[in-house]
Amino acid sequence: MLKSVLGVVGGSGIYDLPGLENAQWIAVESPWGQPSDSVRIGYIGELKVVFLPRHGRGHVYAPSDINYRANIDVLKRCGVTDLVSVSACGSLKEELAPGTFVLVDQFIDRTFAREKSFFGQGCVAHVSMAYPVSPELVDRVEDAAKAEDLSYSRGGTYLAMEGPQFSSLAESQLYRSWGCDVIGMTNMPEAKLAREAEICYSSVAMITDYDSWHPDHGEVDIQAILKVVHDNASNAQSLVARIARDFPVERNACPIGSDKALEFAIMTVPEARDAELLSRLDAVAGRVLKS
Ligand SMILES: CSC[C@H]1O[C@H](OP(=O)(O)O)[C@H](O)[C@@H]1O
Ligand SMILES: Nc1ncnc2[nH]cnc12
Repeated sequence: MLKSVLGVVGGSGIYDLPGLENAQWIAVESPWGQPSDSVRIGYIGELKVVFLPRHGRGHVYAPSDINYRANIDVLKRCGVTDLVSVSACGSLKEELAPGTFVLVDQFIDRTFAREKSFFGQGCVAHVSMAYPVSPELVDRVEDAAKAEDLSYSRGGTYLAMEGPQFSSLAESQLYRSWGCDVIGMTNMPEAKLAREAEICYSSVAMITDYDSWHPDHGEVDIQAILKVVHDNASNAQSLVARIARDFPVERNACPIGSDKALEFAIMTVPEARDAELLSRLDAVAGRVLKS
C-alpha cells in the first residue's frame, strides 16, 4: 500500500494551517525558481501534511506573479500525493451565494501570462486534462464538508482569469453564458501542473461575491470580499482540518489515473532529450524518467 501525503494550498485569507503536530516552516529549494513561501510541514497522527500559502505569508504575490511551477515542484519534493487547493472566488450563478464552498470539477483556462507546463523543448509531454480533479479526493472533501455542516455544492466549472483587475460586466455575462459557475484567478495553471506532477488535485472554491453581473449586488468590491473571507475563514480552516483529520494514511491508486498521468505522456525520444531540462524534472517526472 502507498502512503498518502496531504498537500494544502491556502488562497486569499489562508496563510497558515493550525493544528499540525511537530509543525515547522521549511524552505524547500526548487529548480523552477522561487516558490511563494516556505512550506509548513507537520503531522496529524501518522499522516504527513504539507501546507503552502499560495500568495505567500502577508499576501506578497499577485495571481500572475505566483510561480506555480515552483509551488507544485516543492510540494512534489515534499512527497505530496493529494492536493487540496483552497481559493476565494466570485459566483456566476444566483443559487451559489457568498459563503458557499464549491467543490470544483472543471476549469476553463483564460489565463495567458503564466508558465503552464514543466515540459517543453527537449522534453515534450502531453497529459490529459479532461477530468482535472480526482474523484476520491473530492469524496474526502465532501465528507468533511458534510461533517462540518458547511454549505457546499459538489461540481462546478471554475473560470480562471488573468486578473489582477476583476471582470467587466460584459466578461462576467460572457462567462455566465458559457455555463461557468465560479470565477477566480489562481486555479490555472495550478491544476495543470499538479496533473503533470502526478499529484491528485481538488479545488475548494469559497464564494465571496457575485462578480460583476448581479443587478442587485453591483460591482465587485474588495472590502466586501475581504469581509466574507474573514467571516468564513474559520469555516475554511475547519474544513481543511477535518479533511486532514479523516484522511486515509494509506491510499488506493487514483481511479482516473492522475497519479500515473505521465505514464505514456512523454513524446521526446530518450536520445533527443535535453539534459538540463531532465535534471529540473527530477521531482516532477522522476518516476517515469528513472525507468
Ligand atoms: C481576494 S480577491 C482576489 C484574489 O482572491 C483569489 O485568490 P485565491 O484563489 O488564491 O484565493 C482570486 O483568485 C484572486 O487572486
Ligand atoms: N469576482 C472574482 N473574480 C475573480 N477572482 C475572485 N476572487 C474572489 N472573487 C473574485
